[in-house]
Amino acid sequence: MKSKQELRLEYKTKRCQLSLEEETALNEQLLSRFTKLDLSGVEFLHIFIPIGKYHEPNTYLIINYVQEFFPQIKIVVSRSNFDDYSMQHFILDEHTLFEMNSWGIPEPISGIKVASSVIDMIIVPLLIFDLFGYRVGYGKGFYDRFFSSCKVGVQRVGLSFFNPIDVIADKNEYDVQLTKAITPDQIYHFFDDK
Ligand SMILES: Nc1nc2c(c(=O)[nH]1)N(C=O)[C@@H](CNc1ccc(C(=O)N[C@@H](CCC(=O)O)C(=O)O)cc1)CN2
Ligand SMILES: Nc1ncnc2c1ncn2[C@@H]1O[C@H](COP(=O)(O)OP(=O)(O)OP(=O)(O)O)[C@@H](O)[C@H]1O
Repeated sequence: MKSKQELRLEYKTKRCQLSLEEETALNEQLLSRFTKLDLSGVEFLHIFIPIGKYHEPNTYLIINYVQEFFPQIKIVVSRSNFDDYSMQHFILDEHTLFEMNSWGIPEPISGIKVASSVIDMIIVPLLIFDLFGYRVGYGKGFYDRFFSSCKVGVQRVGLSFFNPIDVIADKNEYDVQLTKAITPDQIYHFFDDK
């Protein structure tokens, strides 16, 4: 069993080793899997803007798809506060302006704020996840804090280029399981998934 620390290093490296062709193909497969999700009942969809230098999944493909085929869904993006590891949420629309923060994350700098309690589905960044739906992120706990402020039943959908490992060795009391995870090969459904 590997620790979060070991897995972070391993999967950061694996992502950086993908060729451009491999990454492009994996991103297209992720989009194709995403289109199989049931989005009925989703009014507010939270999504992350990819950090280019870390080769995160290209969520712009998903954003474009949702904007085209589900124009009624409001897409929500966040600013991160690295002082208290909280996030502030904004509706993404044609007026949203982005600015690169000092961590290389493009973030909205203005717009309509929304409370985390209205969000129905969250597309979750991760480095790797396990067969129980636990995830390893960059290790600041942003998403675990965010999840704990959301409504019960919020869908937490991980996006991963890689298949899950069996089990993450060191979980903590704050870790919140994903309800689903999308990989290029399949969609995983976890414990409380409907
Ligand atoms: N696209 C995206 N946005 C996101 C996240 C994410 O994983 N992906 N986050 C998910 O939580 C939060 C930001 N979390 C982050 C945490 C640490 C670092 C970072 O650069 N950490 C290292 C340096 C990089 C390295 O380890 O090589 C550091 O602490 O120095 C960046 C983002 C909120 N927004
Ligand atoms: N709701 C919370 N309240 C207080 N501390 C928290 C909360 N959630 C997580 N933490 C703390 O944040 C730290 C990072 O957590 P963890 O290692 O699970 O990060 P991660 O899930 O890999 O990262 P991220 O969520 O940023 O992608 C841990 O020390 C954890 O105790």
